[in-house]
Amino acid sequence: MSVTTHTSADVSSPEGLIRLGTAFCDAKILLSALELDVFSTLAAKPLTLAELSDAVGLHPRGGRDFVTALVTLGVLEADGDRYRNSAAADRFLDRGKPSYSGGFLERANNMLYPAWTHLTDALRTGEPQVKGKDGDIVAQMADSREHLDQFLAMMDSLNSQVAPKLAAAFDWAGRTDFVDVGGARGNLSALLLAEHPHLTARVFDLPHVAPAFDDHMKRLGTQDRISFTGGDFFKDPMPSGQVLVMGHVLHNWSAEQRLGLIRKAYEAVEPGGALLVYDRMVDERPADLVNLLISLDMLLVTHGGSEYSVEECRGWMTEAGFARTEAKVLSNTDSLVIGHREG
Ligand SMILES: C[S@@+](CC[C@H](N)C(=O)[O-])C[C@H]1O[C@@H](n2cnc3c(N)ncnc32)[C@H](O)[C@@H]1O
Repeated sequence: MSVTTHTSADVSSPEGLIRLGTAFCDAKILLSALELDVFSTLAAKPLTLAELSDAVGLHPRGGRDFVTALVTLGVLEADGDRYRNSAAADRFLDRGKPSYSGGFLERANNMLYPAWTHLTDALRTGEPQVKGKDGDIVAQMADSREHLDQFLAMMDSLNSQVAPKLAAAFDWAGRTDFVDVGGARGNLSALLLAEHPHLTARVFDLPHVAPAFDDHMKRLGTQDRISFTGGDFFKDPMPSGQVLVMGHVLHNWSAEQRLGLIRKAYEAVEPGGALLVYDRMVDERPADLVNLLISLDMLLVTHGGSEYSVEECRGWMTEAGFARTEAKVLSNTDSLVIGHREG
């Protein structure tokens, strides 16, 4: 596999190499700003350094450097002696807005950042580096409503970007329904229905996700059009439908488990129907590095999960019985593989 270099760092000089090797400082400045609620605070109104420090609790020792670094990184802007969010930070990093996309970054701060400090150990051993329950995403989600909501918000920040592409990449016109396997609180399903109002949807996920699904559907006003079936896709049959969607699910599991899930999905897809799998597949697009990093996230935080290639996914579908497969690029990060079942 050839991999495109995809970094803005100049790696041809000692300075460039040092810059690349300390890029974690940039990341941590952004993650701390989110943790300190800098963006939600400045969304209300621009503030001076003293006002902002007061509002979010910055010690004078680091405050000026921190805020100036946020300006240099392009997420804050200075206007006289006041600071305000950049347009993108205001739209995507203010918790008060429906367009908030910081869920994944919150998780990066709480779980991934500490796990990445043990990358060398993971590379030597192949073992995840978050211990006990912390390394078990499903157990963590079942742990408390707060954890569940945090995970669901993180997933929604990613699936919201996929949904419009998925709505356009498949011929939904000739279908009446779909099942979203591992569909969480139904966010992607609701966005697909907004684009294709003739469809009905059913979300299949673990039973403890049901209350969060109900609340989210009420919030979106889609409670009459999307139903929820609780179950375990390793133990229970999947609900059948014309189309099954499985997104950001397979990368959590080993290759053997993925094939098992695709076989199960094949049984649930009605004849003439299709299975749609989207994930951050690793292939030769320029954004490959992003997906390779996510694949290493999987090494660090799951038991056996990793990103996989489009060709591997097509192979599993063929092995499971799908008569024809096709692949599409959804975005810089996500690919779609479609398995068509014979009519
Ligand atoms: C990474 S999330 C993906 C959510 C959503 N499809 C998306 O694209 O954002 C994986 C989902 O699979 C669900 N899941 C995990 N194990 C499951 C199981 N054994 N049976 C059913 N659902 C499961 C989780 O609860 C979670 O909602």
